Amino acid sequence: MKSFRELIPFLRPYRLAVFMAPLLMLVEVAMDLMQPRLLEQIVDRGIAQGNMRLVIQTGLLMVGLALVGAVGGVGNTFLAVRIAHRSGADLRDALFARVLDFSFGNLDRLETGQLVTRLTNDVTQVQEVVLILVRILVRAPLLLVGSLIMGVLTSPRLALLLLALSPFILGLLFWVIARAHPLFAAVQERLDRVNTVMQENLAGVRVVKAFVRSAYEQTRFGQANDALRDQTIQAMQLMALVMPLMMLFVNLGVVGVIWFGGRMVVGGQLAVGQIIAFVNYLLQALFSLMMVGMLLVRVSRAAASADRIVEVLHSQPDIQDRPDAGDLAQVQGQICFEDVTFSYNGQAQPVLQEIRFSASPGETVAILGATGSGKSSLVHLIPRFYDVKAGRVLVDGVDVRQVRQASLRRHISVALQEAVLFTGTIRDNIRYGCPDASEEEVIAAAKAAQIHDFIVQLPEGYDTRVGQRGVNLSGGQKQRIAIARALIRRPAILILDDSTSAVDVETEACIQEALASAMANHTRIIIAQRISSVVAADKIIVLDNGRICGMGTHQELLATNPIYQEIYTSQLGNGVKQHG
Ligand SMILES: Nc1ncnc2c1ncn2[C@@H]1O[C@H](COP(=O)(O)OP(=O)(O)OP(=O)(O)O)[C@@H](O)[C@H]1O
Repeated sequence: MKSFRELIPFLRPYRLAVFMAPLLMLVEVAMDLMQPRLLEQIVDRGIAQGNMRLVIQTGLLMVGLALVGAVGGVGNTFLAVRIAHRSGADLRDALFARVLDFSFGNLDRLETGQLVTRLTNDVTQVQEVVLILVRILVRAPLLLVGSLIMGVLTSPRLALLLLALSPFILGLLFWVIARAHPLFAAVQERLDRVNTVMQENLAGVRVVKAFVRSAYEQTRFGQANDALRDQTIQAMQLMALVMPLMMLFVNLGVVGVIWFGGRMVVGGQLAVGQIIAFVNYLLQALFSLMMVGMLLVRVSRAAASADRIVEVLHSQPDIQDRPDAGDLAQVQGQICFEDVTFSYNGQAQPVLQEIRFSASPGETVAILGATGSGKSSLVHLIPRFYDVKAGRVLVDGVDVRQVRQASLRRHISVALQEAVLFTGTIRDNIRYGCPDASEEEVIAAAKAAQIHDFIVQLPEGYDTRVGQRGVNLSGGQKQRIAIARALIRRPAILILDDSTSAVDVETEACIQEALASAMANHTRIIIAQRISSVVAADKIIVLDNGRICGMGTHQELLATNPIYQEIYTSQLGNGVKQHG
């Protein structure tokens, strides 16, 4: 329930509607409460005394009151819908913004499927409960208290019956609510699992097909789906008990009233119309109790969802700007690693140790090393995707932790190892790096990335639509568009993380040449697996198991560094001979 309190601020913008809705409901309830009394009049004073005028007049009054009540009810529902759906949309926005705020570290730990459930189904649960709350939270207690008072006024002795039934009904409600919360929390977890498996499969459906693993994946999905089904059935079976049991109490109440009331009528202590009115009040009171019951069950279900929403809203990004962080205005592109040690969250073993090097504007620094040696981890520290465990990373002499992330990243372009493109045109994808870039700038970036010629021979050129995640492009084409996207910002620091791995050696050389001239005064960091990609660099850093085991030019390393020599020898004949 604490989580609900945390979500109340989302209702604040709609406080006028939140204030008006109960007033409208008050109108509906007041009208509902008058009806049985009028019915009593029709029976006892109209029908019993043969006064047809009174019957018609009272009947018309009942219709009029019902119409007024309907206006109140419809008005309340209109407001309820607006409050629930608007605050729900705001909540989704807030969650989405929070997810975008997460650091790489947060994202490593979160499953996408879980996030999807929280942003969709969990928000819907809370939204629906707000909708019901605005209607029932006001209606049910008002109707309950109103009916009890009117019931007592109609016949105090029969009202004792109601009192006797109450403990059973309340006991049932509390029992259901206590059990419902954990059951529904488990339902949401099972739903997470279904979404995670589904999301993983949709993203990797080609791998599944290539390895003929459809049957295995079907089983995996089936298990998650069955678990969701069983858990939901268990929870819903509990809910299914509520209605019939409540109805049983209602019917017992009606039978009791007719039994005792009938005897009172026979004894002349009560009129027939009073029994009818009382049964009506009894039904209204018990139905409003049932509504409260259903509401509480829904609330306890939504509380499980609210907990999960609040958990996301409250997760703090691992990496945050310091309160005193300044903006990095002009950047030359000087990078300096001072004794940097780094490990991923929760892992004792450092991935990088005692990293010391610098890169200056105009320089190309290449990082070479076996797979898993820590190359990507190293470059991720420059835009502060992760924080160092010890040492410092400086850009233009300033510790990257002392400046606002956005201002730091504005000066750094990273073409990540996996070239992720978005749906849209090729132009949109290149411009993603710099939304106000002109057509000439788009073309210049594409030319430098050696992708312009390919784009212009497409029937729709730069307007060609890129399919989801770039399905209609080859790996090398995607990589080159991603490089153009990084280049178009003309960043002070350009980082290419193995971004030409799917590009042939010749094209790669052209890209490097274009970069050297277009980005002559900028700092370029290039991660590569192939020696051919690094020979021309001003400085090559050889990484081995998270440590720098050699640094220098190609010639220097070839002469002195055994690991570099080993890599060189193993790749000989792979288009590098001419450089050797
Ligand atoms: N997000 C992560 N969380 C935990 N460990 C990670 C993460 N990313 C990488 N690692 C680990 O850190 C080590 C270095 O990985 P990194 O990706 O930096 O290597 P790399 O040299 O770039 O490899 P490759 O050439 O294959 O891309 C690896 O042992 C890897 O398992």
